[in-house]
Amino acid sequence: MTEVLNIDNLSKHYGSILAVDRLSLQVAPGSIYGILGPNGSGKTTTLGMVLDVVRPSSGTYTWFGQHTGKEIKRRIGALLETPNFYPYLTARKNLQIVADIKGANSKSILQMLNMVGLEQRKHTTFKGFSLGMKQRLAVAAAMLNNPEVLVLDEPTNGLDPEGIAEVRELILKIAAEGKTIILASHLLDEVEKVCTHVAVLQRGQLRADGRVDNILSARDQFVISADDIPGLVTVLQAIPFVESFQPERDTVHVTLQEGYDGRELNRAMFEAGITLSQLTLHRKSLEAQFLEIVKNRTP
Ligand SMILES: Nc1ncnc2c1ncn2[C@@H]1O[C@H](COP(=O)(O)OP(=O)(O)OP(=O)(O)O)[C@@H](O)[C@H]1O
Repeated sequence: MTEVLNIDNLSKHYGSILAVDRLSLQVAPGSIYGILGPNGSGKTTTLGMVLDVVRPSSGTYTWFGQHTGKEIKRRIGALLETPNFYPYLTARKNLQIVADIKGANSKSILQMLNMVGLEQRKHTTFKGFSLGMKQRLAVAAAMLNNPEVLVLDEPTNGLDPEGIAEVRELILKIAAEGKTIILASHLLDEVEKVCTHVAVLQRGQLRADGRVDNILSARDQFVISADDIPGLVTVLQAIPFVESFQPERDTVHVTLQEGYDGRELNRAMFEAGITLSQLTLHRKSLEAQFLEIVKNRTP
């Protein structure tokens, strides 16, 4: 299956600043791919390069297995910044102008207004819209050509909680129609709620990538305890699927390798002659896991 986007060793220097550093990643069709990183980590620059508005210093990328060209661009809808619509024109008229520029079919205007939930507000002027509605109109504009992939940069920035929820719902709805979505975000929570896949960027470098559930949620900690803590620690050192552990006062925090769970830990302890007096699953906050990814891979 051809990837929607394949980025190969892409770098961008702005003078002495290395904004993106040998980035490689692949976006599979139908995924909602989050590019997650703190401010300044190179997300916007990466999107700018693959959308052909920022020139890469080195490296390459392909869309649908091909180098970019007019035909390829038609298959991509993008929203890099809040677009400027005409404040005194209605939603419908604003979309008509975009459709004319893009050469999109006028019929798709009403379809897109419907998709973003603004069909009842098509005669409202843009200035009368809430920020969330403005953002949804922008998504409608990006989708006018019925692209196969939609690229969004921080799509919920500046929105109130209701607007955030509406835009996230809209992203899921568009993905459910079979579109691929690529979105940059500095919000861990957003990526976890919306995305199927994630690439974590820090200072322009890829720190981790893969399915969101593998990258952000799999590494839970177990808190265990027994009467004989030194004995417990000795056994932990010998269990091959224990990735790491941290003795606290009366407990030990244990991280297991992927694919292992508490039952296996309990069984291994029992077989080694240790009876656990406590075994609890301690779900790490996503934030803690994100910080760990970023911390552990810092050169
Ligand atoms: N046009 C530019 N000229 C010089 N430096 C730039 C330019 N654009 C970005 N940078 C620098 O490149 C680095 C990456 O910026 P970029 O905007 O890509 O990151 P980001 O992750 O999208 O952050 P943010 O969410 O704050 O936009 C930063 O150090 C930034 O200051």
